Amino acid sequence: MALVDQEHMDDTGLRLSEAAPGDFIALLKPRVMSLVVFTAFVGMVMAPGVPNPLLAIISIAAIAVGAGASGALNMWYDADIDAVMGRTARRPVPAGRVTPGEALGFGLVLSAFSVATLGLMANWTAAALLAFTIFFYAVIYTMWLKRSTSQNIVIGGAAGALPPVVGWAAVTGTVSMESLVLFLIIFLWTPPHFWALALFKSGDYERAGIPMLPNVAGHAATKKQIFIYALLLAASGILPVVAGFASFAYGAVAAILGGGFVWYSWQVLRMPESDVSMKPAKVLFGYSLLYLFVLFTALLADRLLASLGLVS
Ligand code: HEM
Ligand SMILES: CC(C)=CCC/C(C)=C/CC/C(C)=C/COP(=O)(O)OP(=O)(O)O
Repeated sequence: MALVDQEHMDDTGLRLSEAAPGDFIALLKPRVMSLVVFTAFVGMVMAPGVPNPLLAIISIAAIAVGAGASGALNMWYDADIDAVMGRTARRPVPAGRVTPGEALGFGLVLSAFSVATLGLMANWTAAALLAFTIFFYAVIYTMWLKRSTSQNIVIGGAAGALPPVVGWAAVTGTVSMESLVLFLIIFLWTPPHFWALALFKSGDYERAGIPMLPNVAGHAATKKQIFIYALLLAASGILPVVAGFASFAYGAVAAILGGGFVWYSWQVLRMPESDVSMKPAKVLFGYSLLYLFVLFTALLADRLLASLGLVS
């Protein structure tokens, strides 16, 4: 209905919408991508060497634009399923405020712009990694895995884990063991982050016919998987200390945060099938966001304190 009301034809007969600027901002998935960009920023700061501040700002802006562009491509392709899920039905494309062509064009132009900017201003290794990340999320995850396998999040999570690797490469031009440790942490974090949400939104995914783990393997199996990933994640949080690029003070913060993750995942595991409120799953989803933000902030603080000689 909205599609018919708000669209008109231009002189060439092309369909145009009357989208507000806010609709194009929404296509960038700004809330999700803010944490993604923060992890890329931490990757940059952790890298050896002091980048030129202007280059650092341009690089992080290019990564932010690339992340947003991948979100726009995801929303262009997913408009059909977003339309039938309560959580996503009011997004600009399914609600008819932005046409599919506009979303696709916006995503493609911003993708090309972000990759070219990073390549020209930082280096082409970082640009290639950014292009790969956009491709992995928009094509491999969105167009293929999401609709075809319940392991979609596990494999597709690689895209969300790459930003710190891109950030590190923007400074050094290389991929290192340290940046791969940051990759591993986010890679192991993604399944419990997403499955906690998928548990209390499984009705949405059922309606859309998307094979998310709770819909395919059931809630009990998903809760077990969440708990296993929580254990692996808690252990991986300590790896920066083991690998020698973070202090014991960071290690203590990571251990407490990891303990919290395991505790809240345990509450999800113990949640009875009859608990329709799904409160423990909602709490775990919220905690997952806090966990990643605080863990990466701890890495940042650790690097700052180390540069002042306050931790080693
Ligand atoms: C393939 C990997 C991932 C999947 C499938 C996934 C899925 C989701 C979904 C479905 C939501 C709810 C979105 C909404 O309705 O707004 C969400 C929220 C969120 N995700 Fe993820 N996520 C993934 C990776 C990541 C990564 C890597 C980060 C950051 C490093 C992240 C950060 C967030 C944040 C900050 C929110 C809360 C957004 C809000 O409050 O609106 N996600 N995620
Ligand atoms: C630098 C760069 C390109 C970063 C991209 C990082 C990335 C892959 C983030 C994943 C974010 C996300 C919301 C995934 C959910 O997709 P979904 O389609 O399952 O969720 P939806 O139903 O909310 O659309």
